[in-house]
Amino acid sequence: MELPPTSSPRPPTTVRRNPPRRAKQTPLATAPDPSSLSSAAGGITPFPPDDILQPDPPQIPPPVPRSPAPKSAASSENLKVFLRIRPHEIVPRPSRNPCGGKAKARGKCASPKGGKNKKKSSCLAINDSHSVTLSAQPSLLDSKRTKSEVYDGFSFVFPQDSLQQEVYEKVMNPLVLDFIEGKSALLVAVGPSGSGKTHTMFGCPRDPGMLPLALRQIFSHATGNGDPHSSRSYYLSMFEIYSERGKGERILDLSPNGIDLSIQQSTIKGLQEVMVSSLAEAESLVACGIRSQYIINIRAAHKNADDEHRFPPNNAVLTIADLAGAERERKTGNQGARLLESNFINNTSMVFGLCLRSLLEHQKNPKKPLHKHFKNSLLTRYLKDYLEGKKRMTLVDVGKVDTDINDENQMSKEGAHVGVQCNEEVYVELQKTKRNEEVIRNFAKALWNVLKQYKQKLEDSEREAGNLKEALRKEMAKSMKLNKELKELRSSCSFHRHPFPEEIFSSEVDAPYEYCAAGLSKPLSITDDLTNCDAFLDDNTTPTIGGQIHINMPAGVLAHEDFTGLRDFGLKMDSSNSNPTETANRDSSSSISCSTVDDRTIYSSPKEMPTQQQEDKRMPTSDTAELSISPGDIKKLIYEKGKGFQEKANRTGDKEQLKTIDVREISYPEGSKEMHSSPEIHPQTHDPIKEGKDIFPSASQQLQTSYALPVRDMKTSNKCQLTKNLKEQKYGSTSKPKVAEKPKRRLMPASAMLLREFAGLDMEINKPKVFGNFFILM
Ligand SMILES: Nc1ncnc2c1ncn2[C@@H]1O[C@H](COP(=O)(O)OP(=O)(O)OP(=O)(O)O)[C@@H](O)[C@H]1O
Repeated sequence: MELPPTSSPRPPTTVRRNPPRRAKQTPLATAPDPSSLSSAAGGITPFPPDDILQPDPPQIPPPVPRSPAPKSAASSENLKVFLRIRPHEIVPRPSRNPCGGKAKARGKCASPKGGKNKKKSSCLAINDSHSVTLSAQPSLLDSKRTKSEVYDGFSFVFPQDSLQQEVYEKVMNPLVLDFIEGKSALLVAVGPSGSGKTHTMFGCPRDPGMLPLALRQIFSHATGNGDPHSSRSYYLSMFEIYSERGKGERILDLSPNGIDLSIQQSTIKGLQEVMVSSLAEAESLVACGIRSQYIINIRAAHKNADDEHRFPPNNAVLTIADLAGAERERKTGNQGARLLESNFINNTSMVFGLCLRSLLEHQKNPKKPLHKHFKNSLLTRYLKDYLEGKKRMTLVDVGKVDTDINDENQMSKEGAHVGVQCNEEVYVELQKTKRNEEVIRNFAKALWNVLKQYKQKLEDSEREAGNLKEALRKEMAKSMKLNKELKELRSSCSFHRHPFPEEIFSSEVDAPYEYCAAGLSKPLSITDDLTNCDAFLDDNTTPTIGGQIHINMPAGVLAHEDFTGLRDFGLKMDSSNSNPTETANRDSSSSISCSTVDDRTIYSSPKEMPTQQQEDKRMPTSDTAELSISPGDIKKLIYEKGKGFQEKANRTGDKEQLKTIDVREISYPEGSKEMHSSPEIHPQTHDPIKEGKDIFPSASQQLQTSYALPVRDMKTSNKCQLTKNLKEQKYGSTSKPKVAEKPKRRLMPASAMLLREFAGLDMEINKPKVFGNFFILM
């Protein structure tokens, strides 16, 4: 694996302890009931138990077959696997095997020992430079347990007679060149015990292996004058990973005076780096530190800080690892501590082999994720960057082709195998673990999806609640504003005797009719007098003939300066009856406020409703009346006591003089007693005007009287019948008056009567009704 030179300082050596093997609680024990989840919230996707519980078991690649890599891509592979086949028989041949049979390095496990009498023969045949065939011995061909297998995809296969230099040229030299150029690289030797790993990696003085040859090449570059490499320093560190009595992994610093290293948060602390300035120093240091399963790091750095600017940064590390070989217990006969160590080595080799297999598959198909084998071994964690392809890695797979013809298993399990010897129990256990991981992963995905949907739903609900709150707040503000306006209107309205809209509605009075009939949208107030009266008298308003509005004004209104504007429109005010004292005397209670619409009286509140006696005493005390008879051509008749009615010119500015109407025959009651004692009037048969009788009957008389009035003026001559039964509708009881039907408009009786007198029309006039100081008819 080749990486560009890094400018960052050398990263700390990071390792990771084996994860605790305590059994975890199965996800099913803590998982919520899927049905309850799905039913609890609509629209939430139900839990997919099938997907969770029946995942496809992760297929851990079987330990034996190797997936071949395409030959064409071999040169571009970051991870390369070479196979070197150990000679069938080690014979001291000075020319080909300078080392001869070497003594085993200390600390290494015992290599299998074949029986002296056992006949050995090669069972590994090289097909080409990238594949080999492992076959059974002829004596074992009949056995069902043996079969021939082809292993393909090697970067290169070195035959038995290959020399160290040949191996170096193809395997190590490219890595050293990369290292010199600033790229990190790793060379690992794996294989069964006795397969020649140490021989390949370290060699002997007469036939040096990869490490000494690499050191020579590195320091030969460092001595060149003017070469940027000569300005570098090299630091060498070594450590061994081992297991003491099978109790976990430990790390021993192999440098002089090295000690056991501590691992803090997955980081090796205290690993010494020895600066080596020459090949001799480096070889001496390495020779002292050789152990089983050792790892050597060679780091390059610039000698001077200035060189960091002159030359490319160089913090490359070349790592050379010689791993202990897997062993077969039955062959070694190990026991006790040796057996535990052997198991540790086998386990490490197995995990490391699985990691390599994952990397190879990932390299072949990058979309395929890497298996998580790396966490299972300190060694694999240390080599994680290389194993994951972040750095260049070359694997020397040393094959042991010596086959004991009496041991058929050895043929199938060892030899050209990648050094991974996976015993079946561990393999099955690994399969279970992988499946559990898959179940947990699927459960977590499903739970995550459900939680996401719940979260989305919660956010939607919160948003909706927020909108509702906002709408409620606006409505409340609007309501408060309307209430405030209402209060202001109440406080400013001079016509307080008029019922306010809500009072009208509450008393089932058709208030809009009342105001619209007058062309008004609301009760008149002092400040609105002129405006509203404009609307009232505006020709465009076209009020309906016969509609009427009674405006009860307090005494102060008449004194209001704006009120003088009303006079311009021909309104006549009766100042004589605007005296509140007189009103109070007449009504016995000045607090009674009322206004009339047509022939009905609306009280502002039930408690203010007068008693029948009070009602009877309410006298039309005004000696001034005004009548508007035509909406299009508003004419007003003004009645003044003693002068009779006059027709006033319309407001368009007609200078026509008022025409005096002789109403001397009208007898106007002067007091309540006269009103009380006045005879009943039957409008259909009596003509009070002609008879000189009271044209203002008492309220009791009004209640029993029906009126039929022509409601059009002389132009239209239309008539409008208005029949009332006020007693039933209004005064049938002392309770709050109710208006059962929309009031119909008609002219006031007195005015109509006068109209008939004035226009000569047949008009039955029965009921003048004046309950205020002032009123306007239209
Ligand atoms: N290619 C080879 N040519 C000549 N001799 C070899 C070769 N490979 C290995 N040997 C010899 O085989 C013996 C065992 O080799 P080696 O110690 O290197 O095996 P190993 O894989 O390192 O074993 P272990 O894992 O137990 O350390 C040594 O004496 C070594 O000299």
